[in-house]
Parts: sequence; structure tokens; C-alpha cells
Amino acid sequence: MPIPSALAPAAPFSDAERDAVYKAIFTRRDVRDQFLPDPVAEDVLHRILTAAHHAPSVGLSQPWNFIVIRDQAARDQVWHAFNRANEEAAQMFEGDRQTSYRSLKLEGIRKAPVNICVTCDRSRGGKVVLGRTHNQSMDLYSTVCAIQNLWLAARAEGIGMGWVSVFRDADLRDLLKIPDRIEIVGYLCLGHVDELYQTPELEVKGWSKRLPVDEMIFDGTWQGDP
Ligand SMILES: Cc1cc2c(cc1C)N(C[C@H](O)[C@H](O)[C@H](O)COP(=O)(O)O)c1[nH]c(=O)[nH]c(=O)c1N2
Repeated sequence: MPIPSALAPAAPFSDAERDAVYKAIFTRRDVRDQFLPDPVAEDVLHRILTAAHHAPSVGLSQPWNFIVIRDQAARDQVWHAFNRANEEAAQMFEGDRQTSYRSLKLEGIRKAPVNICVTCDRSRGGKVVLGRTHNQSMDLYSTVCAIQNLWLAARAEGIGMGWVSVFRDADLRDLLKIPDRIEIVGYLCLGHVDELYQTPELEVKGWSKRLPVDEMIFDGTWQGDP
């Protein structure tokens, strides 16, 4: 039985409020190259991290931590780890696809003044966590929810964000001194932007394209089924 005084009215948003939410969702972009050098103010960063921290989490376990990296030398080292992994990644594509891959910029580690490594503490909340009893990955999914909140809040603040995942886990772990029991979930680059692509950059550059939403609404057959 809910405690009546704990509830607040939940009317639909006004048109302007609703439009603002959709604007953040539809104009959010993965940013690699548009970062401005202007520093990100502490209070702005704190608001963005607070938005991330208000994400849903399994059993309200809040398994995330945010490692904020501003130091140029540290970002340089992370970039070298990216660069090594990116060369390995490039080799995995063949022919024209490899040429196309190599032409893409896939990170803003040195250009973005703030980098954030988002981690998941797999022991947060104890051995048995409500909602995680039959799927241990739920803590990781919760951390991804936090990253999406962060991304949308950043958009609303005029801060661009790029997610970089082209790393060997061990390299990042070593550089950032992250113990084995902590999972690295996302490495994010953040900075002010005054321009963003209107559609995903990978679409603009011909790498991939957004599929129609109606194709995603399950119609009873799985792609590839006979
Ligand atoms: C888990 C995960 C990991 C990555 C990404 C995203 C996510 C969700 N993306 C960004 C990705 O390419 C981008 O979101 C899509 O291309 C769609 O573009 P918009 O985000 O809509 O601009 C990404 N981009 C990039 O340039 N380098 C990368 O290593 C990654 N890694």
C-alpha cells in the first residue's frame, strides 16, 4: 500500500516541456570532433552527473561510479590505448570496408576537455540484490541507463558527448587503476559544442543508417527465420 503523502501529481507535461524532452532525445548525438576547448564548469558537470545518478537501477543498487579525467597527460595515455586498439579493429574489416573504417574519427579523447569513465561495482548492494537474482547482468544494464541519462542531460546543457569503446579493457584498467572486481562500462568524452550532426555521423559518412522504427516492432517472425 503506497504512503499517500509520498505521491505527487503526475500530469502529462505541457507541450513545451514534452517538446524539450523529445528535443533532447532526437538531437542528442555521439560527438567525436565538434568539441570546443572551453572548460566545462564544475556546477554544470555536477548537474549532468546528478542526472546520471537519478537513473533507474536494479534493486536501487546504484552500482555506478564516475571517474572524471581532465588531466591532459592522462587523456593522452588513454588516447594511445585507443589508437592501439583501433589499429587492431581496423584489421578486422576487409577491403573497402577497412578503408572506410580508417577514414572515420571514432573518439574525442584529447579534444574533449573532460573524459569520464563510468564503472559498475558488481558487489554494490551485497550478494543478493532485488531484481538481480536470476540475471546478474542487470547491474550493468542499470549503469548503461545512467550513461543515457548523462548523455541527454549533457545535450540539454549544450555539452556534447561521445562514447568510446575501442579499447582493450586491460589497458584502461591499468591506466585508471581500476580493480578487477569493478567493471568498465563506458568511456565518455565531454565538452561544449556549438554544432552537431543532424543525423548520426555514421549515417552521414555512409557507414550505416537508422532503420525504420516499424521494422523494429516485432511482427511474429525473426529476421533469418526460414
Ligand atoms: C555502447 C556504445 C559504444 C559506442 C558507441 C555507442 C554506444 C551506445 N558509439 C556511438 C555510436 O556510434 C552512435 O551512438 C551511433 O552511431 C548513433 O549515432 P548518434 O549517437 O545518434 O549520434 C561509438 N562511437 C564512436 O565513435 N566510437 C566508439 O567506440 C563508440 N562506441
